[in-house]
Order: sequence, then C-alpha cells, then structure tokens
Amino acid sequence: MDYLADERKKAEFDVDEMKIVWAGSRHAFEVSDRISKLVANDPGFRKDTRTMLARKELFKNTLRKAAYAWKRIHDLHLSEEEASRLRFYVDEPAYTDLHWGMFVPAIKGQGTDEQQKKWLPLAYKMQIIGCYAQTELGHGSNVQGLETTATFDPQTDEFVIHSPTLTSSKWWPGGLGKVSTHGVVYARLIINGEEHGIHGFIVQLRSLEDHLPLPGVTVGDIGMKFGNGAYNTMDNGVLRFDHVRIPRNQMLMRVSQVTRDGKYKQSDVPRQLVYGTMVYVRQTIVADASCALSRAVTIATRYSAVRRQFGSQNGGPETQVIDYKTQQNRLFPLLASAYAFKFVGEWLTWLYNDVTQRLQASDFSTLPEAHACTAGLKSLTTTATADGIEECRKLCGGHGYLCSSGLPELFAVYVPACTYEGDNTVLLLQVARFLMKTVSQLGSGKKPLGTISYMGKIEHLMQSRCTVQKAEDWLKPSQVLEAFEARAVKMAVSCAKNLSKFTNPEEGFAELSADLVEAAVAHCQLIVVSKFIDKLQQDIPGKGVKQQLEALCGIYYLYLLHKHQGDFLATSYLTPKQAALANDQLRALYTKVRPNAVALVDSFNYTDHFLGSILGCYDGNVYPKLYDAAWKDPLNDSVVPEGYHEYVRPLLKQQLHTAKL
Ligand SMILES: CCCCCCCCCC/C=C\CCCCCCC/C=C/C(=O)SCCNC(=O)CCNC(=O)[C@H](O)C(C)(C)COP(=O)(O)OP(=O)(O)OC[C@H]1O[C@@H](n2cnc3c(N)ncnc32)[C@H](O)[C@@H]1OP(=O)(O)O
Ligand SMILES: Cc1cc2nc3c(=O)[nH]c(=O)nc-3n(C[C@H](O)[C@H](O)[C@H](O)COP(=O)(O)OP(=O)(O)OC[C@H]3O[C@@H](n4cnc5c(N)ncnc54)[C@H](O)[C@@H]3O)c2cc1C
Repeated sequence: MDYLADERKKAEFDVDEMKIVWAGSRHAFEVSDRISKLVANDPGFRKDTRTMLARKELFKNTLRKAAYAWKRIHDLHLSEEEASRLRFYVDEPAYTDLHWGMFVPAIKGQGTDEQQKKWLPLAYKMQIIGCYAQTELGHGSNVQGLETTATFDPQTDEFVIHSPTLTSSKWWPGGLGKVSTHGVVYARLIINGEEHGIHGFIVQLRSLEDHLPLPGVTVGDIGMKFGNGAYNTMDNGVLRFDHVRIPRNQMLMRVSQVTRDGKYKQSDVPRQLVYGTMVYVRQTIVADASCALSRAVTIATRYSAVRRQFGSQNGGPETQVIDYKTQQNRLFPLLASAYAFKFVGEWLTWLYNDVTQRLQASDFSTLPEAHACTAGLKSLTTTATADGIEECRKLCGGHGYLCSSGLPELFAVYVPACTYEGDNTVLLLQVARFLMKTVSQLGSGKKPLGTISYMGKIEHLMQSRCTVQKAEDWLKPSQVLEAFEARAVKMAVSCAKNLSKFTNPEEGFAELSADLVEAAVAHCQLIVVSKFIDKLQQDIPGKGVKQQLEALCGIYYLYLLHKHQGDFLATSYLTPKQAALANDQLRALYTKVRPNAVALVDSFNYTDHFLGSILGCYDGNVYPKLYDAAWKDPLNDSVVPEGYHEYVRPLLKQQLHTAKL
C-alpha cells in the first residue's frame, strides 16, 4: 500500500519530465534509472548492516564490493558513464574513488604525454592502484608548507623521497592506508641544494607481488573516523619515506621539468596547474552536493508527510507535520537548494570543461576564475549541504536519530566534504583574494568577465535602489539579480576600502578576513542564484515543470535574502519594508510548493536501496518498518543481554545497608 498516494495525487506537474530535468537529459535519466535498479536488485550490493559492522569486517566488505563492482562493470561491458553511475548507487566510499577520482586525473593533468602513455593503461586496468598523497600531519591547507623532500641525485638520475620530520608524514590520503600500490606524492623539489617548490611524483609504495611496503616505506591506516560505517569504509593512511629512490622520469613533468643534468625548466604552463587535480575534484564535489542534499530532503519530506502531531479536530487525524509553516520554512529552502545546487553544478562542469579546452590551446586567461568558482562553490554547497542534512535529521524528530533513518550515516559520510579538498574557510579566502584583485583592477580598463562581469556595473550598482513595491515584484528575475549584485559589489568594495587603510596588505587581509569571507559568500550566492535564473530561461517541457522550478528558485533566493537581510539592509539597497515584502512572497511560495513537495522529491528518482532509510521509503509505510527493524537489531538476538549475569544481576542482588534507605 502506498501511504503517500494522496500526496502524489496532489502534484500539479509532470513528475516524469521533472526526472529528466533533474538527471540533466533523457539519456542521463535512462542510464541512471537502469543502473540504480541494477544495484538495488543485486544482493552483492546490500548495505543495510553497514552501521553495525566492526571496522575490519566493514573494510573487508568494502574490498569485496569494490572487486564485485569492477567485475560487474566488465561482465556487463558498462561504459564509463554507466560505471560512474554504478559507483554512485553502490554508495560506499572506497579506495577506488581516489584511484579514479584523483590518482588518474593527477597523471592526466600533470603528466607529460610519455608519462601518461606509460602509467594510464596500468591504472585503467587497475594493475596498479593509486592514491593522492598530498596532506601531511603538520600541513594540509598550506600546500607550500609541505615538508616531504624530493632531492635530485645527478649521479644516479633519481629523486630521493624523504620524510625529514614526524610532521612530514603523509596523513589522510584515502586508499593509502591498506590498498594503494602507488601514490602521486607531493614533495618539495630540491636540486643541488636549491628549492623549487612543491611537485608531484609517482612513487610505488607496495610490492605488486606480496603487497608488502617497499624498502624505506612505512605505511598504515590512521584509525577510526566519525560515525558508524560512514567514511570508515575508506583506508585513510599515514606514510613515511626513508630515502626512497625513484627514477627521474617519475616526477610529473607537464608543468616543469628536471633535465638529466639537473636543470630545472618551467614550461609556459602556469605553476598553479600543479593544483589542477584539486580544481577538478572541487568541481565534482559541487556536482555531488545536490545529490547528498536531495537524498536527505527526500527522507525528511516523505517522513514529514507521514508524521502527524497535534491539531486533531473532532476526532479526525492530527496535522501532518509538513503543514506546519515552521517545518516548511526549514524544509522547503533545502528542497530549493538541492535544485539550485544541481543547476550550478551543471554549469560548473561546463566551466571546468571550457577551461580545460582553453588550457590545451595554451589559453590560461580563465584559470583564476575557474579556481575562484570551484573553490567558492565547493565551500558554499558543502557547508549548506552538511548543515542541511543535519537539519533534515532534526526535521524527522527523534526517529531521525536512529541509524535506520539513514541520516546519521549520510551526515557522517558527507560532513568531511567541508574540510577535504580545501577547508571551506580557506577556500572562501581564495575567493576573497580574487574579488579584491578584481576591485583593484576596476579602473585599469580591464573589463571584468564571466561571473565577475557585474563588477563592471559598479557605478550603477553602488547608487541604485530597489524598486519593489509589492510582494510579487520579488518574482522579477532582473530585480532579484540586481539586489544580489548590489549586495555583493558593495560588500566587496567595503572590504577593499578597509584594506586600503593598511600599509601592509597581507596584515590588512588577515585582520579583515572575517568580513572578506562574508563578501566571498555574497559573491558565491549571487552565482548560484544567477545560474538558477539562467536555467529558467531555457525551454523546459512538461506540464507545470517550469512553474515548480520558478517557485523553487524564488524560495531559494528569497530565503537567502531573508537570512542575510542584515547585509542587504546595511548596503542600503533595500528598505525594511521591501525586505518584509520579500518574506511575504516567500510564505506565498511555500504554500504553492506544499502540494507538490512529495512529487518534487520523487523526481530525484532514488530507489529505497539508495536512500537506505525507513523514514524515507517510497511507500511511506514507516511505523511497521521501524518496529520490525528494532527487533532485528543484534542486541535483541537474546532476551537477556550478554553481561547481565556479570554486571546487572549482582547489582540487583546486592545486600547493602543503604538498601534500607
Ligand atoms: C571505468 C571505471 C570507472 C569507475 C568510475 C568510478 C568513478 C569514481 C569517481 C569518483 C570521483 C570523484 C571522487 C573524488 C573523491 C573525493 C574524495 C575526497 C578526498 C580528499 C582529497 C583531498 O583532500 S586532497 C588534498 C586537498 N588539499 C587542499 O585542498 C589544500 C588546500 N590548499 C590549497 O589549495 C592551496 O594551498 C591554497 C590555494 C589555499 C593556497 O596556496 P598558495 O600556493 O599558498 O597560494 P596563494 O599564494 O594563496 O596563491 C598563489 C596563486 O595561485 C592561485 N591558486 C591557488 N590555488 C589554485 C588552483 N587550485 N588553481 C589555480 N590557481 C590557484 C591563487 O589564486 C594565487 O593567484 P594570484 O593570481 O597570484 O593571486
Ligand atoms: C575524510 C578526509 C579525506 C581526505 N583525503 C585526503 C586525500 O585523499 N589526500 C590528501 O592529500 N588529503 C586528504 N585529506 C586532507 C584534507 O585535504 C585536509 O584535511 C584539508 O585540506 C584541510 O587541511 P588541514 O587538515 O591542514 O586543516 P587546517 O588548515 O589545519 O585547518 C584547521 C583550522 O584552521 C583554519 N585555517 C587554516 N588556515 C587558515 C587561514 N589561512 N586563515 C584562516 N583560517 C585558517 C581552518 O579554517 C580550520 O578551521 C582528507 C581529509 C579528510 C577529513
């Protein structure tokens, strides 16, 4: 029986067409739908006991699944697109993510043609397994502070890789702890006593015969991480080198080269391309944020429609908690954010592909913007998604705290995204640097392009005032964009003015960094809003689909406007009356979306296997499933628990004098 059938009947739009919008295309939908069912129906990919397994068992099970996934990919002749969907629906972090997601891209992006020819075929066949070994015990964010050394030995034509201190131990790389045979290791290049900065080196870590560490290599797992199951399926590792020798041709040499006679040569490619793998992965993390958030929102929305509390009239049913305005005000902006992040993710993938093509044609002009966008959007979307998953847990009340809700594990797996691939604050400071540079160049005749083109309208934006007179005026895209542009430009200019008061710019930057981060957030929110609005300019078929997306877009920007009212008011673009009208419009949009809420999460097309949540199951039959699951918990295997006779019974039977009290 479908307990959510009434909710589904209320939908005012074509859910099948929305599924295609969400997937990105009809083809993408078909692939995704087929692979999700394939995974869901395959007992080899079961994951329902994951949160109860001890680490060793959990890890072995992950190894089994990764090998099984690889076998299925081969047996079924899956394409790269299908294989990547399979990984997504298997839904378990594994060493293979780092192999395919960072090791291979690092060689592709930073290796010469010759190096790619040698290493990529081995990696593609998984005859070697690689990790990305950059972070150390003492330094993660400050890449230039890494201590591992790679010293060129001209006698033998080799680099000597060494960990000179405890803090230089590599620490965190996924896949390193127990599996990787190789790593792209980042180290300070030293030639003839002279330092040349951080470079990547391909280093073999373990024997391909018996998997033992090679001489001079000390390697292991760094230990349990946050949550049950969760990211503990990954072997994040520690690694030390004791004068390990590798041939000279194992330095990744696309950006710079070391010749046989020890000369250091920089090619015309910018040095920052050494950081290129991080740009790539940040872009994939943005594309993935909408998936994690939409998953949590599906659970919270379906459960909010099932759950009833208070408000029974004349013995009738109580109120569905989704009908409380407070619940809507917490849930619907997250639903809207999931869609917003989907569209900004699609756009960022386009930007990344564009910059990659330009780089191949030696056009490096858009690299700074690509860095700022990937860094800023990675920060914005992962922060909002991690906070959003936790909010969804609270939206599900007490039951959200059960592992069987799926939300604790989802949160525990997701939350490190705020830290890895760049701590979110550190990344926003990169965006702030980019903004300050842009503001300082405004008078120079250099026209700001792309996502900062609005800075070119600075004179207009500094003076313009909001013209909204009634709540519906907040539905005009041009009005909304101007509000977000005016806020972003004014916050950036205010920071730039304050910075100019310092004689030492670096000191000023450090002192004003909290304000700079806020300016960066305003800029990134403008990008997300503008990409959502751009999406709505496209032809979107399907009854009512565009109207729902318009409502969600409105909820996204009006919620931001309400939350950051202080910014908008402080920059004098808005009056308090106009801000109140925005809030009126926001409430009206909640009412519009309410009957469509369940159908809007159905549009994500997630299987019950993928959701892994009793509260979020498609049929909404929550209570019997919760009840049954409780009895299946291993603690309920016996009526009297182990330990009762040792520790509880003696207490009950004790004969203390105090017993008289
Ligand atoms: C067929 C089978 C297929 C099977 C398919 C399976 C598919 C599975 C696929 C899975 C896909 C993906 C999964 C990925 C899994 C992800 C798991 C995540 C694991 C985590 C990994 C990590 O965390 S790796 C380590 C990441 N570390 C960081 O991010 C460190 C952060 N720090 C930095 O980035 C830099 O140090 C920082 C930028 C903060 C400062 O650097 P510094 O050198 O000090 O820089 P500045 O002096 O500030 O700047 C110098 C100039 O350089 C510019 N700049 C800085 N960074 C970049 C950059 N990245 N790109 C371009 N430019 C950059 C900066 O703007 C300055 O410019 P200016 O003009 O001089 O001002
Ligand atoms: C689950 C997980 C997987 C990972 N996988 C990998 C991997 O595969 N390979 C790899 O190489 N690394 C990996 N990492 C490491 C990760 O990239 C780093 O942890 C991350 O870049 C943050 O660096 P950090 O730990 O040095 O944090 P820190 O920089 O020490 O941050 C600590 C605090 O200091 C603040 N801070 C730091 N610098 C500044 C500044 N300039 N201004 C203001 N505030 C500042 C931060 O905001 C933060 O609040 C992984 C980490 C995790 C958690």
